[in-house]
Amino acid sequence: MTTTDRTTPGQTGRDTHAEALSLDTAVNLAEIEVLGRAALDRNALEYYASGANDGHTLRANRDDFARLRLRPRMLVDVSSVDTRTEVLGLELHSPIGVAPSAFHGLAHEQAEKATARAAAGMGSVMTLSTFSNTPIAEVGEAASGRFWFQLYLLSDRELSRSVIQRAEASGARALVFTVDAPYLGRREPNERHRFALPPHLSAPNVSTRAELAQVETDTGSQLANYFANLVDKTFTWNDLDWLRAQTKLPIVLKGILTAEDAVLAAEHGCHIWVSNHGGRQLDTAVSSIEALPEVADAAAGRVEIYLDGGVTRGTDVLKAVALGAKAVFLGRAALWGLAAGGEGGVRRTLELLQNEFRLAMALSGKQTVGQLGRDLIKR
Ligand SMILES: Cc1cc2nc3c(=O)[nH]c(=O)nc-3n(C[C@H](O)[C@H](O)[C@H](O)COP(=O)(O)O)c2cc1C
Ligand SMILES: O=C(O)C(=O)c1ccccc1
Repeated sequence: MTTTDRTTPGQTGRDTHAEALSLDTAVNLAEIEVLGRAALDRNALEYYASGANDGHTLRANRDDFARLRLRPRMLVDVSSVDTRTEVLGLELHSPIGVAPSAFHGLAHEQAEKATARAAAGMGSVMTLSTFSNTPIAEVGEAASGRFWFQLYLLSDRELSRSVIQRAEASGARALVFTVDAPYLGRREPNERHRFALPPHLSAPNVSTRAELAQVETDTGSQLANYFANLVDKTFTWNDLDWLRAQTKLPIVLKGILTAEDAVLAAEHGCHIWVSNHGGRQLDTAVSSIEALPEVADAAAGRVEIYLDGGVTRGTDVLKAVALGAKAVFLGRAALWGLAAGGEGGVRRTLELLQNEFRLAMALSGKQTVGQLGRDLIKR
């Protein structure tokens, strides 16, 4: 099902009047998704769009946002609304960043550099995946300091160390350690059609093209095979001291979904990124927005909390911030923008969402992000 299927006929007018859709005329992220999908081949589209198994968590991320009801306040002077916030001391135009995703080269020739320029230009922040198609240093330059680095810990600790050092040297402001993927979830379309990275792309931060080619004799998704060969599955809470010793950067644990793990994260001095990996890992895991309140309670203000999963509307951003997130991050939405128009596509995506968020604040009677709290959400 595509997102347009959900759009009420007559709501956008485009179905009935057959207006040409373009980045300039797109009025929401769903329309950019249509453009982005159309620009991709089957291999890339299935990689971007798929969730694990039956896609229950993938859908729940969106549905649970839509289900929450707002309690707006009236007769507040909203002639000026300030959407700014800070993440780890970095000022953002609004609480919206870009989540890490592998292989931006599948979407656009300028790959991660286009995403980085867009995020920087919009006063946002980009999280660069370990599995980017562009070396860290080049993205760091394009991001003008507005980037975090996402780490997959590799079985090869020396290689992990060298990746962390390159991220630091390239100006990353945080290390986002992904903890929900000791193995990749089973995205069945990629198994069926044997997802493979096209020969012109590689993962220069962690391996050579020759290493990538070696997995191409295996069965099933080449990605899952490649990933299984590289990533450390033994790492536990006890090993976090090792990671801490490798870097001065703040550490964010990405993939936390429970109060229990939130307590552990805070005790280890790590910030928390609530995520189920866009429904791509453990299917039927709790949706991100449903997990957020218990995580926020458990962290009890000791560390910063972020969220990703299903964010496509300004009201989604509003709800996540009201329930305790300092910022939200866009996974697929940024990829659709990138596929639809490179840097300009990601810029347009961020601009539309920033504007929606500002309007949602105003219509809720909120002048500053600091005024967003749980009283905004119907219990
Ligand atoms: C195509 C794709 C690739 C991804 N690659 C990574 C990755 O390399 N590292 C990571 O931590 N998360 C990765 N993710 C997960 C995202 O960071 C994020 O958690 C998720 O996409 C958020 O959900 P959303 O797509 O609904 O916004 C990926 C997601 C997608 C869709
Ligand atoms: O596809 C993913 O979700 C993902 O996180 C990933 C990252 C690098 C290689 C393979 C998968």
